[in-house]
Parts: sequence; structure tokens; C-alpha cells
Amino acid sequence: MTAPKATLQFHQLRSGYEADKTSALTEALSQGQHLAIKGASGSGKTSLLRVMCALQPAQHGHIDYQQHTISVQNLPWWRRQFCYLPQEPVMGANTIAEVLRLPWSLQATDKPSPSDEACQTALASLNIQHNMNHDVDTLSGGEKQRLAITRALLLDRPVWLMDEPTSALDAKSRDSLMTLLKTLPIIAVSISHDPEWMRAASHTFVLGDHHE
Ligand SMILES: Nc1ncnc2c1ncn2[C@@H]1O[C@H](COP(=O)(O)OP(=O)(O)OP(=O)(O)O)[C@@H](O)[C@H]1O
Repeated sequence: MTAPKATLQFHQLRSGYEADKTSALTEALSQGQHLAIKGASGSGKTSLLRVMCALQPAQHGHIDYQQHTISVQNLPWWRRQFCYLPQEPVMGANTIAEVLRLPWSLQATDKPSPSDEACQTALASLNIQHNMNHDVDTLSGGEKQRLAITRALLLDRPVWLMDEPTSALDAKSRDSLMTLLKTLPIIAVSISHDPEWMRAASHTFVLGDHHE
């Protein structure tokens, strides 16, 4: 018998910071699927994503992953299932090599640290041309965003939770990221204001004014 595909389920999930007090997220996602969330500024998108990341408690509802309800007891396990890409990419180190290996230096993963070759392959897939010793302070906003995505790629986790991952990307980089995401064996949840990005997602959820 083959193992069931990983499933991520949201049941009537609310952060409590939704502008629309009736909004709640109910959705079931399997590997290869992508839920894109949109809504006006202040509608509560980031707060909902932070609930998914267990960075703040849900006001209502719960999350199941692989038939386990996320709770205080299994939080360490849940935290190792996802990559969180916040709105402002966190570099956390000085050079590209250090930034890419940050999760390993923080012992956030038990997997072996990626080789230089693996880092270079991942950098190339996000079209980052700089060498590994390059100072990240000199990178553009879009390059930092792509570097954070490169790190997520190396971390190789089954769930990606992304807060406006394309906000600093041009259309070409956005399209490459959409293509890349479709090739990965992951469940993706993202926040976006970009109609093209929303169209490419398998599932969408609108917070706030449903007539926008
Ligand atoms: N910890 C908090 N304490 C008080 N208010 C909060 C807190 N977190 C969020 N809010 C408020 O909840 C509302 C929703 O915020 P949130 O950041 O989730 O919105 P958003 O839809 O992601 O907005 P944007 O598109 O501008 O990033 C805002 O009015 C915000 O000020």
C-alpha cells in the first residue's frame, strides 16, 4: 500500500485580526497544491499566515497536517515541516554562503549541510549570479527575496508558507518562481496582491471585502 499524500487542512481558521469578522479559512491541500491568499491591506492576511506558522495563536479553528492536529505538544515537529518566508526576507548572516547555511548553523534541521555544489545549483535555479562570498548587504530587495527562496529550496521542507514572496520581483522572476514552485513536491500557501500569481495557484482565499 502506498503512503497517503501529505495533507494540510485548515478548519474554520481565524487569527482574530480579520477586518471581516465572518472570514474563516477552511481548506484541504495536498502535495503539489498552492493556496494563494489575497485581501486589502489590513484585512488580516499576515496574521493568518503567522497563525499557520504558530507564531501567534488562532482565535478560532485548527490546523491538521498528516492527520495530526497542530498543538503545543507537536509544535517542535510542525516547525520542522515548513519554511516560513516573511514579508521582509531575513538574511541573518553576512555572505551568501552563510545566509544559505543559516538553518544548519542554528541547528534548525538534522539534514546534512548543503555542499557548495548544491548551493550553487540552487542559486542558479533562482538566477542569482553572485559568488558564494558575496556580501548580502549589497544585494537588491529582489535578490534578497530570491536568496531567501534559495535557502528554502535547500532546506527541502514539505510545506512553504510565504508572505508576499514576489513583492520585490519583476514579472520574469515571478514567472520563474511560479514555474519552480510547480516542480516542487510541496504544499504552498502564499499571500499575494499579484493577479497573475493568484491565477497560477490551485486554490485561492480572499480576506476582507469579497467584492474587491
Ligand atoms: N499583535 C497585534 N496587535 C494589534 N493589532 C494587530 C496585531 N497584529 C495585527 N494587528 C492588526 O490587525 C490588522 C491586520 O493586520 P495584518 O498584518 O494581518 O494585515 P495584512 O492583510 O497582512 O496587511 P498588509 O497587506 O498591509 O500587509 C491590522 O489592522 C493590524 O494593525
